[in-house]
Amino acid sequence: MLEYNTDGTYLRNGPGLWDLGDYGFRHLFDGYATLVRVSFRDGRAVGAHRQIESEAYKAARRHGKVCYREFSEVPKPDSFKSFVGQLASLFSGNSLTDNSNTGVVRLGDGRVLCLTETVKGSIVVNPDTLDTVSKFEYEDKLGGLIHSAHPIVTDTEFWTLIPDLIRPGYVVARMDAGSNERQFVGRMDCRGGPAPGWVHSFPVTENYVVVPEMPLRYCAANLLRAEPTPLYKFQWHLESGSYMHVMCKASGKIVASVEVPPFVTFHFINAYEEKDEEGRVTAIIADCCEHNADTSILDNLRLHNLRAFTGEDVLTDARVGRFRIPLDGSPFGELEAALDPEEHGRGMDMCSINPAHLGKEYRYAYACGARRPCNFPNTLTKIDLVEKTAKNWHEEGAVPSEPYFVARPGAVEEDDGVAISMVSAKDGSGYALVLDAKSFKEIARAKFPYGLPYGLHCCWVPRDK
Ligand SMILES: CC1=C(/C=C/C(C)=C\C=C\C(C)=C\C=C\C=C(C)\C=C\C=O)C(C)(C)CCC1
Ligand SMILES: [Fe+2]
Repeated sequence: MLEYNTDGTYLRNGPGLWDLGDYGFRHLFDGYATLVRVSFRDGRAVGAHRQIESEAYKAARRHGKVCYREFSEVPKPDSFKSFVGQLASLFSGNSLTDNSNTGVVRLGDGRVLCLTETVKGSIVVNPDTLDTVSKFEYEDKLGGLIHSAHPIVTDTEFWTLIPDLIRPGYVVARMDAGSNERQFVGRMDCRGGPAPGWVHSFPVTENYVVVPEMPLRYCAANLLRAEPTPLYKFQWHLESGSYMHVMCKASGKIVASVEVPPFVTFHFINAYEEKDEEGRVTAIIADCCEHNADTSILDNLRLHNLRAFTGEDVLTDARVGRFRIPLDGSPFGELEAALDPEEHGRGMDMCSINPAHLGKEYRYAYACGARRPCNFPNTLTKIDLVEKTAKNWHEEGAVPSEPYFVARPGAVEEDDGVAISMVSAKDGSGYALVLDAKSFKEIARAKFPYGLPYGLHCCWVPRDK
């Protein structure tokens, strides 16, 4: 039973269907979006799940084959004519998927949006019924085929990055809560490479947007290819350099652009403004789940590798990568591990924080870590960035998904609340797990009647909203 009186709905989105008939997909990120809901009310939990009815999913169901270009799976042209048609449709973006299988966010006006990395893959869902409601139509002229799958969402606004694949750079845009119109804030030109670096996510502070430019860069040619390359839609351009840019939210002006050591990250954890004794902002600190600049994490996440654990420790190392971006005009920034990666078993991804600390100095982060040997993150971990220690939860043979922090109503302390995760147990069953965010000990679990697929990202819809 939940003594936390934190009534509300936990939603988790993720790729959940990886086969069409006897055709099996290749990569974790290809799966058709499965939205899972666990509603907590008066100490009880009720679960539900549904597929998101994207055009890509409906077409796949109708034709029994992949009809849109997913992360690694692409339609197989059955004739030269259909190949030419696909080529033409790619330039318009029509053949890219709208399979919104990655994020789920609750906008400031209460609408719930499922997202992927294509702009067209923004889909409004009903958090109670899990119905697919409609496409989220952006009512502006900013365009863009691709955007960050993790917009920054608060009660009042929404920030996103739109990579420009034609003139390598990024557009920073914002939207008011209740609006569908993205507003241009500023543009950041890339400093290296033939294309923008992959921006699956990015961090903000109270006054700044941080735009990461990693050497894992989009590759338009790979977007066109019929067969995936080892780095899918991307190419590794170590020689092009790695950069962190900082834009002022209010003016859209670039206030810093520094070169940093090479990095590979999907998920930024948080960022904040470092201040001196007089309260002047001297630097931006930005934390991310950093994979030691090793792109083989993408290979780790191929379904064959995930389903064939041999007992060998194959999960590549990851850390809390902490950038320090000086605002004094220095040309270089720093990147170091924020704590000893052994504290969390050198596994680090799928993170959350207390949203009240978004963009502000913070102490705790919740993520998936590792107890080795393993081929995928198999623990939940609470990181203390002040003590530089971690508390870990583990169950033999279990695979937990992102631990999502929910504050206790009226909480003052940063870690006063719970962390909710969905766990696939060793015997194939599944359950929702509720950990006390302070002690990181189990409070409750709600067993599902059957196992559910792994999923990616979550959001919380309070009951009274
Ligand atoms: C990347 C592009 C596309 C698709 C992106 C999709 C569908 C999802 C990306 C999800 C990511 C980056 C998830 C990361 C998870 C990390 C884990 C589980 C780490 C574990 C190990 O530590 C499109 C939509 C095909 C468009 C082109 C670009
Ligand atoms: Fe993500």
